[in-house]
Amino acid sequence: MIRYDFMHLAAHPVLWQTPMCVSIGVFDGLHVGHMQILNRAVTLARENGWSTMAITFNKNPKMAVKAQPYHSRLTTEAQSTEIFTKLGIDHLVVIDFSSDFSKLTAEEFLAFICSFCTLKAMVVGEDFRCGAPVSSAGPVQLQEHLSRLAPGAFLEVPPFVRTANGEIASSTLVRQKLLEGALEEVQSMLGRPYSLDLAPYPSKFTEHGLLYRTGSFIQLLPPAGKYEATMVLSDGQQCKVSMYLNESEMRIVCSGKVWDHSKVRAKCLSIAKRSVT
Ligand SMILES: Cc1cc2nc3c(=O)[nH]c(=O)nc-3n(C[C@H](O)[C@H](O)[C@H](O)COP(=O)(O)O)c2cc1C
Ligand SMILES: Nc1ncnc2c1ncn2[C@@H]1O[C@H](COP(=O)(O)OP(=O)(O)OP(=O)(O)O)[C@@H](O)[C@H]1O
Repeated sequence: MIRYDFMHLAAHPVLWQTPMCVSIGVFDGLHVGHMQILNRAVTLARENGWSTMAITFNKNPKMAVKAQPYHSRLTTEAQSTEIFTKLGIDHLVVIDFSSDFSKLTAEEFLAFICSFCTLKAMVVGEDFRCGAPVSSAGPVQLQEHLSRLAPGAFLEVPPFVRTANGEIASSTLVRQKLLEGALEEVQSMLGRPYSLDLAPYPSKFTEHGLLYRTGSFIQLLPPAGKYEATMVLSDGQQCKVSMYLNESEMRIVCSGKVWDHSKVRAKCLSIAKRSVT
C-alpha cells in the first residue's frame, strides 16, 4: 500500500490514468461497519481490474468542526496502516483537515478527487457526509455530483452493519462501550480485541510487572480496573497478563514470570475483558 498526503497528490500523475474505486471516512477503530465498506470497495476493484483508494483524515473532521466532543483515537496510525494493507487497499490518502480544507464544499472536494485519478466507483455508508456544513453532501447529493464530475462512475451504499442488539456499529459506540469497560462488546464491534500499542520499554520494570504512565498513551483507555489481556512482544511471543489500570499508571503483570529486562521489548496489549473483583 502506498501512502500519500492529499495536498501532494498532483505530484503523482501516474494516478490520473488509474481506474479507481474510492472510499472516504475517518475509519477510527476500523470496526465491522468500516470493514464492510472497505471490503466492498476491494471486491468491486478486483472484479473490474481497478485499484482501490481509501481517503482518510489526520484529525476527525466531526471533532474539528465540534459536531462531536474530542476523544483520543481508537487506532494508531501503525495499526490502521496494517489493517488497510491486510484488507487490500492499494492507495491510502491522508488529508490534513486544516481550517482552509474545512471550507471546501462537497462538490469541490469531489472535483479534487476526480482530478487526481480516473474515478470508477465510490463506496460509502448510509450516514456518510462530506463538505462544509452549508453545502454538505450525503449519498444522494454525492451521486448527483458524481454524474456531473465523473460520468459513468457509480456510488454504492451498503446497508448499515448492526451489533447483536440491533444498534448501528460506529466509532462513537465503540468509544462509549470502551469507556464503560465493556471490552467484549468492543471486541464484537471491532471483530478483534481492542489493542493498545506499547512503547518497547515501559517507564519502569518492577518486581510486580511493567509500569506504563497512562499519559504516554495516545489511544483511548478503558476505565480504571483490572483486565485480562495478552501482551505481544516485538519478537512475536505472547503472554497472558493481568492489566491493572488507574488514573496515572498501567501495570502489566504476567503471573509467575520474571521479566528479563535486557530482552523484553513490548509491542502491544490486546485487552480481552474486565476482571470481576
Ligand atoms: C471537504 C470535507 C470533507 C469531509 N469529509 C468527511 C468525511 O469523510 N467523514 C466525516 O465524518 N466528515 C467529513 N467532513 C465533515 C462533515 O462534512 C461535517 O461534519 C459536516 O459539517 C456535516 O454536515 P451537516 O451539518 O450536514 O451534518 C468533511 C468536511 C469537509 C469540509
Ligand atoms: N455500521 C456501519 N455500517 C456500514 N457503514 C458504516 C458503518 N459505520 C460507518 N460506516 C461508513 O464507513 C465510512 C467511514 O465512517 P466514519 O469513520 O465516519 O465512521 P463512524 O463509525 O460512523 O464514525 P463516528 O461514530 O465518529 O461518526 C462512512 O462511509 C460511513 O458511512
